[in-house]
Amino acid sequence: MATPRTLSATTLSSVITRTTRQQHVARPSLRRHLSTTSPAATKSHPPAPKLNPRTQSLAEPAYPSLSYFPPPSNDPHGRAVPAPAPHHTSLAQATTTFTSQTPRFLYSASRFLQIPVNTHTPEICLLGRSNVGKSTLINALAGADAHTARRAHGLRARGMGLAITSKTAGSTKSVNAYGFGPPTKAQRIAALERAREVARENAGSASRGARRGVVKEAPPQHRLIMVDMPGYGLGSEAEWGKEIEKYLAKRVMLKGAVVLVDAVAGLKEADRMVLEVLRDCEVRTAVVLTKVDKILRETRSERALSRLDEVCAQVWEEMRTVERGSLTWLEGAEKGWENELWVTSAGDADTNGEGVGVAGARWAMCRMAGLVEDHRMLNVLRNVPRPAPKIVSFDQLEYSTASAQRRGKPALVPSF
Ligand SMILES: Nc1nc2c(ncn2[C@@H]2O[C@H](COP(=O)(O)OP(=O)(O)OP(=O)(O)O)[C@@H](O)[C@H]2O)c(=O)[nH]1
Ligand SMILES: [Mg+2]
Repeated sequence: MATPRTLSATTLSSVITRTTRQQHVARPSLRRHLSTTSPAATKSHPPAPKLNPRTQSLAEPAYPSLSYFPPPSNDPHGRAVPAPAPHHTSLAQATTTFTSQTPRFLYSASRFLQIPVNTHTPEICLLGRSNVGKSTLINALAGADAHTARRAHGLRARGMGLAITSKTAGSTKSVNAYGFGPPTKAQRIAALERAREVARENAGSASRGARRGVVKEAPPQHRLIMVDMPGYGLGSEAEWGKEIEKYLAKRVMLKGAVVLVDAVAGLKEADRMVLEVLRDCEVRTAVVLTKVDKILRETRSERALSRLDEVCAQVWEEMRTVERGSLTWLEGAEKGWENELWVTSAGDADTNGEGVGVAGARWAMCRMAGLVEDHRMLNVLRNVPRPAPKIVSFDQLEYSTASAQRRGKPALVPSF
C-alpha cells in the first residue's frame, strides 16, 4: 500500500473559478521542426484508425511524436530542443495499449469516496482548465475518429467508450474513468494473490463486523485507466476541486498526472496552482500542450510562429519555480516533473484523423504508467563515436590465462 501523501495549504478548490490574463513576450520560434508536421503535411497521412483497429495496432504509428526538451544553458537564443522520437516498436506498443480493444467507460464519480477501489491497474489522470481539450485527448488516445467522437454524446458515447466533448466550458462535471487494453499477466497474478489474502483475512476474523471491513475488489479488466477530470476555471465548481485534491493525495494506483495547457492561451495562474498541488501530493507530472493546430494555421504571422517556443519556455520556468518549494518533487525524478513537453492537436477539425502528436502522448502516458521503457538515451549513447582502437603488431600479442578468459578477457591481449 502506498503511504498517504500530504497536502499543503494550497488547495485546488481555491484554483477553481479563477481566470487570469497574462502578457507574453515574443521569443525565437520552433518553426523548423513544426514545419514538418503542418496541417497540410498531416493530411497526406492515411486516416487514423477507427475504434478497435486490431489489424492496425502493431503498425508504425501514422504520426511522429512531437516533444521538446529545454534549451541548453549555453544556447544564446534559448530555443527548445526537439526530443528524439521513441523507437517505433515502443510507440507501437503504446498505441496497442490504447487501441487494441474498444476502450470501456468505467465510472463517473462526483465524490472521491464513490470511486471504486483499484490496487492493480495503473491510473493516469488528465487535469487542465475547462475547455483545454482533456476529453478530446482521451478520445484521440483511443484512436477514435475525430468526427465520430465529436458527434457522439450521452449513452452512445459511453457505449463506445468515448468521452463527451463540447465547445461549452465545463462540460465534464465529474471524475470519469476509461479502461484501455487487456490486463497483463502480472496484474492478474497480483489480483489473485490479493483475493487469496482477503479470503485468509476473512477466515481469520471472528466477527462479521471485521469481515465487512475487508475491502473487496473486482479482478483487473484493463491494462491502463485514464481519468478525465472536470476542468478548473470557467464553468467549474469549487466542490470539484476538493474531490480532485483528495484523489491526487490518496489514490494508490495513480502513476502520474498530465496537465494540459492551451498552446494559444499559455500557462495561467490556475495551472500554476494545480502544479503546486501536484508537487505537494508528490505526483509525477507531465505537461501536454493542446490545440497546436491553431498556431500552425497562422504560419504567416511572426507572433504566432514564436508562440509555441514562448509557451514552452514559460512552462519550464514555472515548473522550476514550483520545484523550488519542495525537496522531493524534482525534475526527472520518479515522483517529480518531466522536462519534456508534448505538443498535440488532438481535436483538429482539419485533420480527418487523430491529429498531431497523439502517438507521442500515448507513449508518454504509457511510460509514466510503467508500461513502456524509454530507450532513447541508450540509443543516443550507442551512437556516440568511440575512439579508434589502438593498433598493435602481432608480435606484441600474448595469450591470456584460462582464468582471465573465464572472467571475460579476450584470448589474445597486448603484452605491454
Ligand atoms: N482546434 C482544436 N480544437 C480542439 C483541440 N482539442 C480540443 N478542441 C476543442 O476544444 C473544445 C473543448 O474540448 P473538450 O475536450 O471538451 O475540453 P475539456 O478540457 O474536456 O473541457 P471541460 O470538460 O469543460 O473541462 C471542443 O470544441 C474541442 O473540439 C485541438 O487540438 N485543436
Ligand atoms: Mg471534458
